[in-house]
Amino acid sequence: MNDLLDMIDNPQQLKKLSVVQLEKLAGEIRGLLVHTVAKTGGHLAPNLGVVELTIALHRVFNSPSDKFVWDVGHQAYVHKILSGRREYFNTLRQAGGMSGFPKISESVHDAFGTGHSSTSISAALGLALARDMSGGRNHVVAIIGDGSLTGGQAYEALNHAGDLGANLIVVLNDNEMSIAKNVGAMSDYLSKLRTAPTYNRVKHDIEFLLRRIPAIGDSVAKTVERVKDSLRYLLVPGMLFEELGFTYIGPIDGHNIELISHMLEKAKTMQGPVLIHTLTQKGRGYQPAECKADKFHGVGPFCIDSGEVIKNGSKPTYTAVFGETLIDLAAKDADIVAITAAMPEGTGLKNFAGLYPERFFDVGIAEQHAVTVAAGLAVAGKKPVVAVYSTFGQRAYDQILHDVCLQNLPVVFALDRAGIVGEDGPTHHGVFDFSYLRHIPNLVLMAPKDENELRHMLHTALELNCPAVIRYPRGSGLGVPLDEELTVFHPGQAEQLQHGRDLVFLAVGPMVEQCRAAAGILAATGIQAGVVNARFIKPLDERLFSSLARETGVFVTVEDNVLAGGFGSAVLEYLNLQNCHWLKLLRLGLPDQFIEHGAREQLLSRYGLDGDGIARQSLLFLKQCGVR
Ligand SMILES: Cc1ncc(C[n+]2csc(CCOP(=O)(O)OP(=O)(O)O)c2C)c(N)n1
Ligand SMILES: CC(=O)[C@@H](O)[C@H](O)COP(=O)(O)O
Ligand SMILES: [Mg+2]
Repeated sequence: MNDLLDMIDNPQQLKKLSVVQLEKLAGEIRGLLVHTVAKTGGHLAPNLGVVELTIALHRVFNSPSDKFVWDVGHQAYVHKILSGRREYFNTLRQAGGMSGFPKISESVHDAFGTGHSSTSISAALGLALARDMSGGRNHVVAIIGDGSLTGGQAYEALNHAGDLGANLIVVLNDNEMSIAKNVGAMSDYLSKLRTAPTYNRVKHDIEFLLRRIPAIGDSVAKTVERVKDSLRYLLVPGMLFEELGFTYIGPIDGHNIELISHMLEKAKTMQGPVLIHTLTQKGRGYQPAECKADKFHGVGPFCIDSGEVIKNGSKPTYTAVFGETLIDLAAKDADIVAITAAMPEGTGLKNFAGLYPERFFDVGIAEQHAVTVAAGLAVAGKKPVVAVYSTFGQRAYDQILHDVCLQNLPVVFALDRAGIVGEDGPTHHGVFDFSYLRHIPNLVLMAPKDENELRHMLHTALELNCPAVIRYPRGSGLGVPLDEELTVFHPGQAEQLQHGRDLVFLAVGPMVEQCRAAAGILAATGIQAGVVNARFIKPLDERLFSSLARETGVFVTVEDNVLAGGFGSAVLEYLNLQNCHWLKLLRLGLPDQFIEHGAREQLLSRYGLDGDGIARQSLLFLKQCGVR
């Protein structure tokens, strides 16, 4: 029974509650979070950690006129629950239901859409500048985690905001965790602040004492000034932020509603940018998530009593096969090094990191830096493998082009979570990678049809001595044997899996299996469809495609990428160059729109990219062409 929570239909109602009631409310919210995410899956630990912080924010500020910008946005469930969406919370991340991230189109209380990290301070600054230009008086608050503070854009924003002196509040939610343990020198700095004397009162006491040190002569005075500065850095918490132009408040207990409220009230009255450093515990209040905050960062459906994730199937994931293959290859080649941008577990590099700590680099949430570091390593003779999610690779487009490909450096990119990822939705689908990579000179671009082919492709990529990308989907492979000896594929060489008189499917990655299913369905109607596993998106198997074009005259390209600039476009461009005007070509893939969230199979079916959909559209095409 959620006595208090059931009464909160908008944030105003929360303001009537006493602190004791708000603490009870926090417990009720935690119950709702655990019971809902146990069914839907989602970002449990980050949200359990910000319950009190979110309550305090809604208590002190007036959303939607005051604006909250949640960095990444994976921790915005409590905000959603408190801002009129409690009743839909059970639809979290389901097709047609509530998004797992803030979305302007979902609620007026979502001031800015997020999903990718380290954007909140920039967006909040934009909102604050617009407010000032139009004479508004509302408050703007960015809420950013310590992990997200490892991303370069956050510093660009601090730099700009501090310089402008804009009225802006940044709440730093420091739980000492990114998805895994947070890394980097900034993380060390925050640790020092954690143990430093608290509050501004101490800061002011120290400043007062320093001012009383007398100045004696010019050079002595300079020395004294330097000593004062060193002392200040040593003793005053948050000096780095202060030097950037922010007033630093903290560190404070991020689970003490009264204290946070007090500090937020204080920040409201201050001029210029303010940073409030709160200390929170990721996963707080649900013991399995407190113990394994990384596992419960983003979790599938689980059993509440045991904390065990409900498994579906025992086939190995692409991620796991990638990680194991890299370990095997690294055992034979000491030049292989691996780089992750804060996702050692998600990209399958955790075991590699354990075995080869000196050959493993977690750069923090810094994809651009990851790529250029890899370029540097490659120039010096190492064989770097950069493992990132396809969607986060978008961040590093220029580094891939300018730092790696322009210099034709042998950097391997393992792009995980390519294609439709499912419940994370439009911010996370990896459906643009063919399009953002295919046009870059020197780059070889591959997609495996199954997890075994991923092994061969990783081996191939490391042998090619040029920039190479392998992109593969989220989740389980097909369960094929993995004991084949590794071979090096000839760049561009496709695999003809099945001959067909009436049409040929040219498919990439996981679409190969769907095309096989489609060919089976078509066979039942008397249509013979060939299936080609393209393997390479760049270069293409021009010889094979030319000869098949002459043989059958009908191609259907199938990809889990947007059609614009994708694999089908590459085939079309090639056929156009060859002047194959007689050829009938149907391109299947994702439309020119952002794909919503929902289960992967559901979305593939909705966009006609499962066996049934491919067969149906191919049949229609044959009819339209007058072939059937
Ligand atoms: C550009 C980008 N890279 C990687 C990610 C994946 N990611 C999501 S949350 C997260 C960790 C964020 O840590 P923090 O900001 O401290 O939030 P916490 O989960 O600890 O509350 C990462 C790496 C992302 N969303 N965006
Ligand atoms: C918020 C975020 O960007 C990550 O937590 C992401 O949701 C992880 O996705 P996977 O579950 O596919 O690893
Ligand atoms: Mg954190």
